[in-house]
Amino acid sequence: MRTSWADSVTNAEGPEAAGSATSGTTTNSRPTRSSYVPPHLRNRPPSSDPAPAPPQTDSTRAVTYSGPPGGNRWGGGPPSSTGGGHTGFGGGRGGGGGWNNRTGGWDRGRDREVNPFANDNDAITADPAFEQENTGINFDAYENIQVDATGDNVPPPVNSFAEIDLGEALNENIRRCKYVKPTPVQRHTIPISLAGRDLMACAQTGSGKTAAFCFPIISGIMNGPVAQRPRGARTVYPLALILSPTRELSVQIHEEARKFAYQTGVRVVVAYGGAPINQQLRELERGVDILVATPGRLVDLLERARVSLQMIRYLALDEADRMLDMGFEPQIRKIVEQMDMPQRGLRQTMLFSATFPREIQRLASDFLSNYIFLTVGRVGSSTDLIVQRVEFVLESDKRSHLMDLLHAQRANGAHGKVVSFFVINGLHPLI
Ligand SMILES: Nc1ncnc2c1ncn2[C@@H]1O[C@H](COP(=O)(O)OP(=O)(O)OP(=O)(O)O)[C@@H](O)[C@H]1O
Repeated sequence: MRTSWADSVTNAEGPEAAGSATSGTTTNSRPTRSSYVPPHLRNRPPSSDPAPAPPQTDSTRAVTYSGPPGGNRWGGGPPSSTGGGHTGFGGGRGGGGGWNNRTGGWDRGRDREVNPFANDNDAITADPAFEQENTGINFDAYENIQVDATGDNVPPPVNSFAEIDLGEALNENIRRCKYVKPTPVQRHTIPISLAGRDLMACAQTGSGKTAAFCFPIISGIMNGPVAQRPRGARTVYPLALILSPTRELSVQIHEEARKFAYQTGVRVVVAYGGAPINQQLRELERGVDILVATPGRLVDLLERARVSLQMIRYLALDEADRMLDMGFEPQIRKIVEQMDMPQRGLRQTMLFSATFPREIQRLASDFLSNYIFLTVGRVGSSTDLIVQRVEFVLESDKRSHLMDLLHAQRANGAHGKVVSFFVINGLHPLI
């Protein structure tokens, strides 16, 4: 069983917008259509909703790609903390997959964003174990973890979220998530990604990878150029793709990413196999900026021409070694190399894996361009913060045994989130 403990950090140092970590060269160019609604104006509560087609001002200017070096390759510098200078994607105004149109995006009149933090608040008040702050990460133990970064011109790590200006909306969501300081993988990954660099990162599960790749993606989408998405019947054109091996992990990433993207106007959609496709198609038709997907289901969507990858700017592969173990290499190669995704170098790619066997090394050299190699902790190990124990119990005793373990843990003073996977005679998970 894997367990982890709530983080013990208590001194909140509220993250605030401060100095910029990137300095992308930007060129102003105004979007040509008046229906564009910048991400920071989408999704406002009804009382403060502006007119659907705000006039273009300098604060809603588009930023065109000027390429690395010197910041994110999509050219967007970080937004100012006041919200001024926000740019964003209003793409898809004609075809599916965009905002503010009949089939795609959030029609701000009828489709308001559900607050992804609503249940968190219930959980916090209902369960004293969650009173401290998020999360399953024990920062004290993480403080001294060895991190190595190799490659050309590696951007220096940051020690706090305040050192990176991710923009007011994202900072607010970091506060809502109760993240006080970045984990080691976040400290290194976020500046590397904001600088527009490709990344191969070896980091264990539970190290905070999700935020590490989501923050730069969301920030990049908010600050990058306006996406001129093609008009296409029912095809949607996401700007970022996050591939993950399983339905469970995809759902988990989607839930986290929705929190990080809350009220930024960046829309996150998930698609995974083993579930009916129709609901997922409907979600896609309402607009998608970031698509979280399992490889098999994504190939299906691509073959049906319901998703096009031609506008992809960010590609993240999470738990790449596990995807290969599960036999997904052909699908992954098809998605990345044989469909319409921009070539490496024209997109930004982040590859995460707990281990670094030869197959992953091959993927890295095929998918990444002039990348930075990051190792967090001992490659291939599980994190020292996770206790692994195998217990053999009778099928009929599963539930009571689990309850005993949980009570014993609580009696020992260990409060925190516990995820238990019970598997007996095949796949019969209890939780
Ligand atoms: N900086 C942070 N401060 C506090 N909590 C954090 C921070 N970053 C992540 N967390 C929390 O730590 C937990 C583990 O993070 P996360 O799921 O991102 O790890 P992961 O490495 O992606 O794991 P997995 O491989 O299972 O996806 C989550 O509950 C997440 O909300």
